[in-house]
Amino acid sequence: MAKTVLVINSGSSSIKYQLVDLESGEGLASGLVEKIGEPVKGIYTHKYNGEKHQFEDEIIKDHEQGLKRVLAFFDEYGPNLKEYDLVAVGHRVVQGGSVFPTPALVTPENIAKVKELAVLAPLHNGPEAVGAEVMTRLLPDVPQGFVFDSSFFFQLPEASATYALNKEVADKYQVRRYGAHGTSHEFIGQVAPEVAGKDPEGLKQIVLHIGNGASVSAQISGKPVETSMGLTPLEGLMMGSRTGDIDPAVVFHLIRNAGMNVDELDALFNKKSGLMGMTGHGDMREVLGLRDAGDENAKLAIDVYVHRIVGYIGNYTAQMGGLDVITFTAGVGENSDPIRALVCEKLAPFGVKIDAEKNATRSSEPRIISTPDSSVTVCVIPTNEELAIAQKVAKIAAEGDAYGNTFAA
Ligand SMILES: Nc1ncnc2c1ncn2[C@@H]1O[C@H](COP(=O)(O)OP(=O)(O)O)[C@@H](O)[C@H]1O
Ligand SMILES: CC(=O)OP(=O)(O)O
Ligand SMILES: [Mg+2]
Repeated sequence: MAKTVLVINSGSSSIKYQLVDLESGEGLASGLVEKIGEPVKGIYTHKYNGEKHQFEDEIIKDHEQGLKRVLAFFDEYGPNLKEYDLVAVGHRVVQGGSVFPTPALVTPENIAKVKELAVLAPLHNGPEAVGAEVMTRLLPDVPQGFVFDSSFFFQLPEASATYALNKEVADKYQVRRYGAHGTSHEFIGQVAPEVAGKDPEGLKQIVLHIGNGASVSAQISGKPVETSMGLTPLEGLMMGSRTGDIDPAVVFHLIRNAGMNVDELDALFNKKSGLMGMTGHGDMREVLGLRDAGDENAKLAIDVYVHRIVGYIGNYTAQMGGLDVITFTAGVGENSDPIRALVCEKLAPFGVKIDAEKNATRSSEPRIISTPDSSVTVCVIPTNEELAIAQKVAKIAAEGDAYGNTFAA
């Protein structure tokens, strides 16, 4: 029987899931539950065996209702979980703070700690803890584990992890840069040397994880030396609906002059800004379409988006004292050749050259898109956070976690 892990990525109003075959690394089945907790019909999409089953037939009041139905889909449309050796359920958690430098088994204590850390990742940690609670109730005999986005960046150099904030306040309220998307940055950092045909030892890489959430990391020999997300996943690049970097005085200004409160500002910066806030569309495909149709707001939004990415590449190249490989990954990075071209064009004065044909070729294979004489090897590599999570969780399910927990059904 093939060994599998069910990986769950719970968002505030959505759940993504994938059943991962540990030996082949393939996703055997996957799906998405959308519009949880909203006063409209929820949307379920379950994909298996080349078939897509989609339903929009009930209001989904909470994650429990959504996940129960997902388990029923496995019975009804396959694959039958009883025919696979389900060795674990893995839960993605964005913020592990200083508490979780490595993956952890799901226990009542660890669920409580993940919930406490929600103050540092308000959009993510709450729903992720709930997802783990619900799945533990639904599948009590299967070990479950948390894998944290922040763990990879636990080893960031102090100069990169520290804000120039009053030390007493920073220490008391755990204000530092934790980073996010670490599972993806670590995964790509390990795969890229092979794709680029370079020795990982001493290799200076920049990984651009640009999806709906977007972040950059700089890595030397696969160890993180910089990343753009900070205390929360709001800092750094411009994103689908988040501002990224902004002068914190904008907060004071809007409190004093627009009468906004904290929750309104949180929603403004996290949900109503970025591509969405500048153009009315959070999806890069639509923004590119609008730009091509002559929309000035869309043009400016893309200019800002690219400007930020190029700025980070310059900054991180200087911090590392050089650069060997740039890798584009996640929704925009993997699929959008116009964005890749715009970024690389700005790097042309530094000898970065991409092959226009290779860049425009659509493929889900990891590949090099730069020319042989480019000063930096530019790659496109699909990220696979689910596989990385599955492998990490299978390990702690079998061996116990680094905090002394072992699984007892
Ligand atoms: N062909 C494409 N061109 C441009 N952008 C794309 C394309 N395909 C997907 N995207 C972008 O990728 C985003 C989703 O990226 P993804 O990494 O799946 O995000 P997340 O995991 O944060 O939900 C979409 O919002 C869309 O903007
Ligand atoms: C941390 C983060 O931004 O995650 P996502 O890209 O899934 O929103
Ligand atoms: Mg993502």
